[in-house]
Amino acid sequence: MLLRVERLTKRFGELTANHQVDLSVERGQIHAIIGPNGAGKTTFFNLISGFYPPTSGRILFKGTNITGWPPERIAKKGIARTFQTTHLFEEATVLDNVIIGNRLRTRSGFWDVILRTKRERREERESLDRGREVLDFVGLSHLAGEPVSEITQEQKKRVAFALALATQPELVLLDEPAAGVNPDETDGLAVLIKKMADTGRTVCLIEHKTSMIMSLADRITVLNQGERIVEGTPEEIQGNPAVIEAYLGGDPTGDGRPQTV
Ligand SMILES: Nc1ncnc2c1ncn2[C@@H]1O[C@H](COP(=O)(O)OP(=O)(O)OP(=O)(O)O)[C@@H](O)[C@H]1O
Repeated sequence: MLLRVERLTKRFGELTANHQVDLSVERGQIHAIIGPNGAGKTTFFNLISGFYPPTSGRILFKGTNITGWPPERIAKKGIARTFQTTHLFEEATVLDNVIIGNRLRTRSGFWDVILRTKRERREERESLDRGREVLDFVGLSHLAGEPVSEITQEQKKRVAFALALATQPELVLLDEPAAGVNPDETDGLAVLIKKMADTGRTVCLIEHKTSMIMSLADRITVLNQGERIVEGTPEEIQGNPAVIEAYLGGDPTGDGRPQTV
């Protein structure tokens, strides 16, 4: 088992965002986390990637207890996460985003990056090759020199993937990779996610686009109000009464969230 999460709990004051959540992700699989708005999905990713310390519970990665480790140590151990495309530097080129963004997330030396010390310049040269490699992987080599402000939302999503892949992770956490893109672009991103898994990465993703999840995921975990309510294959999840109840009991206004599961 690549990732094993045991009874993970996160409280923000009175609010319990995650309550005793268990999850196991097998190497090479695509594991989706779904659930209504506010179910605790993003919090769960923030705990695994070290952005928040859990209130209780354990996170084991490759058999090592990484609970409470800081984000850059977890990144070095082999877990990467994508950020919202709003975290990209709009005026910088696609390639510079991959290089600089990667360094900001894997090192604590913010000022090294900003002041471009000698050591930083040497390491930046080393990461240039890797940046080019991951841009090729996500299909953006032809846009390497383009400012991010000039590319489409779908291409920005690919830059976010490239950023995560640049740290050479074994496990990639994707938070709503297909939010805000059209159906054709969603299909293209699904192909890319499949390619990540086929080339040896393990993928854990949060996504509201149900049809994408059903065709892509090997396993699905459903969270509701901070708790894991069901886990299984897409076939097992589809039509599960507890899952339907969770969605119907949530936001009934239909804001693009799944209507059928
Ligand atoms: N830093 C924080 N401080 C206080 N409360 C928080 C914090 N982060 C999340 N929460 C709360 O925890 C709960 C779970 O939020 P979270 O963002 O994890 O849900 P989600 O399933 O990702 O929702 P969505 O699908 O809407 O993105 C919410 O009630 C949210 O307001």
